[in-house]
Amino acid sequence: MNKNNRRSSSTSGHKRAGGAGKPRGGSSEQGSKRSEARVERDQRSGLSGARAAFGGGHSELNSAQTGQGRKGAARHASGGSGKRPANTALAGLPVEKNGEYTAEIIGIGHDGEGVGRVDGFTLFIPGALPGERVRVKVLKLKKQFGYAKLLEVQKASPDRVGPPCPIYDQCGGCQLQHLDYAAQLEVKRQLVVDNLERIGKLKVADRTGGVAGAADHYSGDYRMVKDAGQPADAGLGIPESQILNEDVLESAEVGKGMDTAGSAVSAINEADDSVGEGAYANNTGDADLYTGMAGSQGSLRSRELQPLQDTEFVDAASLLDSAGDGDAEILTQDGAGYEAAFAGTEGIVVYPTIGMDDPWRYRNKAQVPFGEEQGGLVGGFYAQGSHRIIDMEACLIQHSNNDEVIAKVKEIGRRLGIRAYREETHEGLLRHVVVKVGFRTGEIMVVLITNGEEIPRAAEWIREIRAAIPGVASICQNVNIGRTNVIFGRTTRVLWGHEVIYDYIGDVKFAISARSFFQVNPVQTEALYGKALEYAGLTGGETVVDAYCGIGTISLFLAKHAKKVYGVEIVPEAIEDAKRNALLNGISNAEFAVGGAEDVLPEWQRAGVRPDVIVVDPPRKGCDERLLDTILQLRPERVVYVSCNASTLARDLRVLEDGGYRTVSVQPVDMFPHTVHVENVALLVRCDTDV
Ligand SMILES: C[S@@+](CC[C@H](N)C(=O)[O-])C[C@H]1O[C@@H](n2cnc3c(N)ncnc32)[C@H](O)[C@@H]1O
Repeated sequence: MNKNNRRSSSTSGHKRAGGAGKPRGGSSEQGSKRSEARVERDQRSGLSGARAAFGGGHSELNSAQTGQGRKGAARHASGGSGKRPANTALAGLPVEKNGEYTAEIIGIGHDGEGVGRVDGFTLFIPGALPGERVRVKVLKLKKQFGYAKLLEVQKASPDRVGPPCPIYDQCGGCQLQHLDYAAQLEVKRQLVVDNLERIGKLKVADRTGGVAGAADHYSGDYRMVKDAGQPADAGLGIPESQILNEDVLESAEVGKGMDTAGSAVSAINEADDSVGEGAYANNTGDADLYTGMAGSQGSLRSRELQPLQDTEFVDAASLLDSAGDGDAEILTQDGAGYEAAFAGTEGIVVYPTIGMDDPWRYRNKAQVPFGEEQGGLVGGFYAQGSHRIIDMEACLIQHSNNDEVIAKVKEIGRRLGIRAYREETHEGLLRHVVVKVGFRTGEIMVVLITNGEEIPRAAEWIREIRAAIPGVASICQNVNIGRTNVIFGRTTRVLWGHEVIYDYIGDVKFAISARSFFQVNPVQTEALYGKALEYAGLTGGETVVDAYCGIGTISLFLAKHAKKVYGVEIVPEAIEDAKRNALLNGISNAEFAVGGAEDVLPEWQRAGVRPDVIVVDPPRKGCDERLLDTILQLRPERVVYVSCNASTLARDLRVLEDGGYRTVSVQPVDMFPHTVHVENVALLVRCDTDV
């Protein structure tokens, strides 16, 4: 055992210094539970391998500079007998439960937690960042890894920042606010590179022409790390294929259709999903609307990746050595010089993540659970590990209109004596308030989700909401009388105003009803679809298939540049929206069908449809095998793969590559700043075509 790490009976308090080095308080244990749930799922599925993590070193910023860690450092210096604790719960481990240790953080895990090492033993530590040295308390141990709570940052990462959100620790909706935004973008790109290399066994372009991954970090070191010399399944002790598998499980368990993880807050809580309980934030795409409807799609699939056998690991030490070697000049965030840097090299070009100029206030939809605290109406987010609702004034990733509307609705409800729904007794009225805002149009929709048809003093409530919120164009009621965590019930009615509000993506106009899905970050959606359009390479004469089309957003975006677009989607309501939106935009060359893409594409094939381009945008579990087979039979010139899950993307790219396609490039897009999620667009071309 490292002499610096010996058990301490004292528990040091959390320290804060200007945000840097701030342990994420209450989120630590919760984060541990999330990671643990993932790992346990994986163990159930009997996989082995090593968990992917991002990591590497950072330039030194010692505890004296940050003003932190003196207490910890002192203990650190005096500690260490080299003796293994007598009561180690799991024999042979260098750490024990409730013991305090100093850990070096070598990577970031898939929930944004720090991946640390103590005497070679892996600990997952929410709130810790790569390159940091931290004092931790072990909360839970497994044979090959454990979970620990961050007590103190002794050496802070230069990328550590103070999270601006006052409720960051408790909410869980965001996971990366304590990491500088530029570094978040690096982390997300590296996530993609790691998945392509490790899961897809794909070669990522490396401007040195060396081993994939040897020099593709650009200004930081957020890459996957394994210990040199350790066998593949001894590395971090967590199966690599778990990355894939957990998502499949997640999708199945949550039963969501539009499952880009996140916004079905209640459903996610129920499923102990890893995405977090940030009610306002509910941080990624919007699963809620079709929750349950496409649940059947979430069934587990046995197609899993083989555990990796390669031994070309990147050693953490070599990463530290290679940091600051000039790569940053070439691989800049805006991609300047990128093409040139990669010219003549083999492999997939993974571009720098497209980030936001202002990565705050980007969400166009809030859905907030309501409750009562000492008789008064509260609305905010669920306290960790419970369904107790904590009142919240503001969420920094929400459009500020949404915060204001929620505050006003809350205040009016309090004044009128509206009672909140109580889960335990199934009594009370107001369950959730959902607010949607059109970024371009400024139109606002308020949806009151109630446990019952009748709203007492409804006319007064409507009048006051209208008076308080000038932009309101629609006030709706959705009735949900179920004992369920699903947010919406079946019946929606308009209390005042219009049935829909409108907004745009590019120059395509969309009608947004209380229950229709619409991307929550319209600014980045435009960037994402713009890239999909570019990758589709349309000249006006092409036939395009948009599989997993939702409400037809991508189909309609592409239709103006193609001869004909066919969209297929499993949720009938979404297809109704797609047709309505086609009419709204005068688009007559788009045709939509309800069904599983894996069933409908073969029908179209039999009917003689021969697409030049196939776009897929599947849920987190990726494409159905049968769909991939059909794509390989149809042999379109290009496949554009839009993905919210880099691990299933990598898996499916492998299948397509084996079937005669070449992945040219992948563009990560940051749709959900401050969360661990990243969206990608990949371009594949048929090997016998020239691109
Ligand atoms: C990530 S969303 C993409 C939606 C759309 N492209 C957009 O950007 O708004 C995935 C969509 O696939 C749908 N879906 C899930 N399984 C499907 C299947 N087997 N066949 C067709 N659509 C499916 C979901 O209901 C959801 O609308």
